[in-house]
Order: sequence, then structure tokens, then C-alpha cells
Amino acid sequence: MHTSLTDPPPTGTATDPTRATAGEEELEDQKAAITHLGHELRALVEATVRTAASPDTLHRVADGVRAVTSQLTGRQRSRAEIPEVDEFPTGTRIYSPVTGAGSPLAPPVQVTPTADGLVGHCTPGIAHEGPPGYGHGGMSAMLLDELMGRACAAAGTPGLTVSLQMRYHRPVPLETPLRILARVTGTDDRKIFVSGSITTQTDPDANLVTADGVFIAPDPHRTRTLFPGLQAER
Ligand SMILES: CCCCCCCC(=O)SCCNC(=O)CCNC(=O)[C@H](O)C(C)(C)COP(=O)(O)OP(=O)(O)OC[C@H]1O[C@@H](n2cnc3c(N)ncnc32)[C@H](O)[C@@H]1OP(=O)(O)O
Repeated sequence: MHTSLTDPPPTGTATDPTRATAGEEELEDQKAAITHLGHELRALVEATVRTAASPDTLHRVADGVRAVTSQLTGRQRSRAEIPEVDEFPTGTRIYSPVTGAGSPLAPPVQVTPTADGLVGHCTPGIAHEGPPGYGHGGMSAMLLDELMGRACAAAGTPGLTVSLQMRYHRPVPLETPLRILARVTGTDDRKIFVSGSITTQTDPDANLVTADGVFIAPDPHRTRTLFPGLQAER
């Protein structure tokens, strides 16, 4: 299972049963619309980094994009605000630059639980290029950081990365379905030890990138200072 830029736009996302309120239908509509826009923006980003269009065309498109951007008016989300459609810290983050269906930066990774952690699937495009034809090393770190962080939350203890040790074994091919694994390997008080790997889906035994990370569950007394959006909305 993976998504690519050529897939049709996905519709909607999983429903959080704790949100069975009068606004649920509106939230689902909002998620579907955010997902639709994210899909089109990812296609724009990919077309932008692949095109060989003339300067005239690029200027014309840039003016068109500016006109489109100016339509996204009205209230803007503040820095610490958690979108109403999110299920922070354990579920969907719709604008995540890794998994967010609404983010033009995200491949986006589809995450599924496994027996002992999480598996992610995605197909990065040329927009995520480092060496010609291969993924950017920072992109691999971002994929693993997110999946490993989510593995902490899935194991019951959301945490923040304090250390991420990366090992790049082979270049990560672009436009190739990838598999990202993450699992918690141990805990010590607030410290959570996590490992992760990236392979292609067709050759899951050949590690391209591996990582070991330490995550820290924030001191419960400081969580609301770190994330004031939780205080306001949850
Ligand atoms: C919803 C899922 C989303 C997933 C997103 C992906 C994850 C992310 O990208 S998170 C963003 C990147 N990370 C950050 O911004 C974190 C920045 N760091 C911090 O804010 C703080 O270090 C914080 C809040 C995590 C911990 O601070 P604090 O509560 O003061 O912890 P502190 O008392 O210093 O350390 C706790 C323990 O961790 C240990 N520790 C701290 N840093 C490290 C480290 N780099 N390596 C190993 N151990 C460490 C300490 O030694 C201490 O251990 P012990 O209790 O045995 O002495």
C-alpha cells in the first residue's frame, strides 16, 4: 500500500470516535477538502521541479499561483494552535510534513500499526531529491524521525526526539515505493529508545537507511507550557 503523486486524490480520513459531536460531519468535510487541496499542491510542487517550461510560462504560472494564494484569506492559524481536524498527539496531523494529507511537503506517508510498532509506505518524488535520482538524506531523517516519534505515541508514551543516529547504507531511489519501519526497543523512565529502517517495498530485507533514536516523554508538568494549544482546545 502506498500513495504516489499520480494516485487519485484520497477522500477524507479516519474518524476519531471521541469526536462524536454535532460538528463531526463538518470536520470530515474539512478534512476531505484539506486532503484535496494537499493532493493538488503536491502535484504542483512535483510539476514545478520537473518542468522545462520557458521563462515566459514560468512567470505566467507564478502570477497565477500568487492569485490562487491570495484566495486563502480569512482567519489564519496561530503558531501554537492545533488544527481542529488533528488528533494530537496520537493520531492524524493533517499538515505534518511527513504524513499530512494536507501538506504539499509530505510524500505523504501512510502509517499502519504492526505487531511491534509501525510501518509507513510512501513514494517520494523528484521534489525530495538529494543526489540525482535519489532521496535527500535529510528527507530520510525526517521520515524516520516522524515514524519513530509516532511509534512512541503508538506504544502509549508520546515523546520528543533528543537524539537521532542515522546510518545511510545505500541511496534511496525516488519514484520507488518505500517501506519505513519503526519500533520502540526499550524505555528508561522518560527515555524511549526507538529503532527504524527504510527499504524499498520490493526488497524489504535490504536496509537502505537505519536509525536509532532516543525520545523523551515531556515532564507532565511542562506539557501544557510546551504545547499551549492543548490548554486552549483540549
Ligand atoms: C505526534 C508524533 C509526531 C512525531 C514528531 C517527530 C518527533 C520530533 O520531531 S520532535 C521535534 C524535535 N525535538 C525537539 O524539539 C526536542 C527538543 N528538546 C527538548 O525540548 C527537551 O530536551 C525535552 C522537553 C525533550 C526534554 O527536556 P527535559 O524534560 O528537561 O528533560 P531532561 O531532564 O533534560 O532529560 C530527561 C532525561 O533524558 C536524557 N537525555 C536528554 N537528552 C538526551 C540525549 N540527547 N540522549 C540521551 N539521553 C538524553 C537526560 O539525560 C535525562 O536522563 P536522566 O533522567 O537519566 O538524567
